[in-house]
Amino acid sequence: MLRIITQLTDLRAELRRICDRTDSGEMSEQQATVEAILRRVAKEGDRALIEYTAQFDHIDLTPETLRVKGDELDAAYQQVSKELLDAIRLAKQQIEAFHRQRVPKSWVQFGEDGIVLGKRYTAVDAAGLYVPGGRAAYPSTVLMNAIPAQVAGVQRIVMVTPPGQGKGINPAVLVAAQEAGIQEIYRVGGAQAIAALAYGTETIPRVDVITGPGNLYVMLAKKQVYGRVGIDSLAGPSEVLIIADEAANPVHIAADLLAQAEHDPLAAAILLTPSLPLAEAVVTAVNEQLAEHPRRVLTEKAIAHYGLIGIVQTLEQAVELSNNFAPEHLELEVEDPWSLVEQVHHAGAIFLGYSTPEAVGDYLAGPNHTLPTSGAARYASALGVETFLKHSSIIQYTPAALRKQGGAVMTLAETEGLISHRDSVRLRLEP
Ligand SMILES: NC(=O)c1ccc[n+]([C@@H]2O[C@H](COP(=O)([O-])OP(=O)(O)OC[C@H]3O[C@@H](n4cnc5c(N)ncnc54)[C@H](O)[C@@H]3O)[C@@H](O)[C@H]2O)c1
Ligand SMILES: N[C@H](CO)Cc1c[nH]c[nH+]1
Ligand SMILES: [Zn+2]
Repeated sequence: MLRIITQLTDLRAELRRICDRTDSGEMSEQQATVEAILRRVAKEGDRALIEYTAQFDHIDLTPETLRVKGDELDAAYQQVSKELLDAIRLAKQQIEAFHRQRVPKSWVQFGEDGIVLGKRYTAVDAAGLYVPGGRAAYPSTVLMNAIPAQVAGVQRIVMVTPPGQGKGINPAVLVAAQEAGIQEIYRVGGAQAIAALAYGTETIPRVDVITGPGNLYVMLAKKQVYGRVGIDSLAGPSEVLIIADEAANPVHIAADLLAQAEHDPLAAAILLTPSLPLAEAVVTAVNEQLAEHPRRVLTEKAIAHYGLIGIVQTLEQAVELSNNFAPEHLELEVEDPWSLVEQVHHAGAIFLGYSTPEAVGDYLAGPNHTLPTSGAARYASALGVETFLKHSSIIQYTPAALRKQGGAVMTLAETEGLISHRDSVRLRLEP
């Protein structure tokens, strides 16, 4: 049941508990499971992958069946409707157009005395894309991962996704992969897939960066392998925080709350509003929509544990609470959303106005749907082309420039007691 909280202190405490839900002592068991999975895959490679897939996904694999073969990829096209293929192609086109805008470009600048400074951007050699597939199939996530990697110019792009319980990988996922130019696909999910990408196995060569969202196990695994590989962000169980005024439509708000809750029992769905009548109408609408929901049990769990409606004094107070939460998705369901945007400091994506359901961002508006969760939006951003790029600084000094600035370098080097640093300048300045 969706609770209404009217006391500000209670509301702050509940928001903190929900924000920290994947990072609290309660998750120490899952943390230990993930550590053990990572250790075993690093040591035993394919054998561990196969055993974990049997244990968690109930599918028997062999080293030969880990990789999806060409005939399975071809067959996938026969299993999707034209309508779905058209939707995938529209999404691809719009996501690509968005991600091609403002791609970081290498640059140099020429300063005094002939000094040249700049940045040279290069792509990682190999990227591993995680596409979730436990409770739902995510062709949209294939596009959201693969397109920025392609735009960045990554040479080797690998996709991993759970094997699908009984029915195989969803054909829409395989079609989306081919539409995005991905051919190297392995049927393995969860923490074991992240381990394979980070450490490499006999069948799956390691990568340099791992991207993509996933459940708690995937998120904890990405956190633990960070350093050995790069990651995009901690994009875990989904969340939405909606700020709504009294004119917002309670039926639409209920649907948007449930649209996050249906992803995972750990998903968060929060409404902040100054209007008690709206809050009560949303509770009624949530109950009505839940009664018809095919994933009712899972969705109810999320709503009961990580759902709430907070009654606030003003919309500005709602924004302040939202900034503390740093939600993955923030919806501004208010008359004049642009008047609030300036005050928003932390959110993965911001959806403005009554006719912008978060689902348009999930599928095809263009911006990436892989977004930081559990407060990570305080310091992290959406997956993007830059996730697959790094830059090298460019520095060139002329003899004249070294003569002019060398003294200061030597002074700093001596202060640090680093005599060879000093001499590397001094020896160049000697006649
Ligand atoms: N933040 C984002 O950008 C974003 C985007 C899309 C989806 N998501 C999230 O992705 C997640 C998708 O989750 P999912 O479960 O459907 O698919 P998933 O692929 O993330 O996880 C499924 C895998 O989890 C592993 N697993 C399941 N139970 C386990 C256990 N008890 N012990 C060890 N491993 C276990 C299994 O190996 C399974 O293959 C949801 O939380 C959703 O909210 C987030
Ligand atoms: N809402 C998810 C991000 O938290 C993305 C998604 C994909 N498909 C449906 N939804
Ligand atoms: Zn969604």
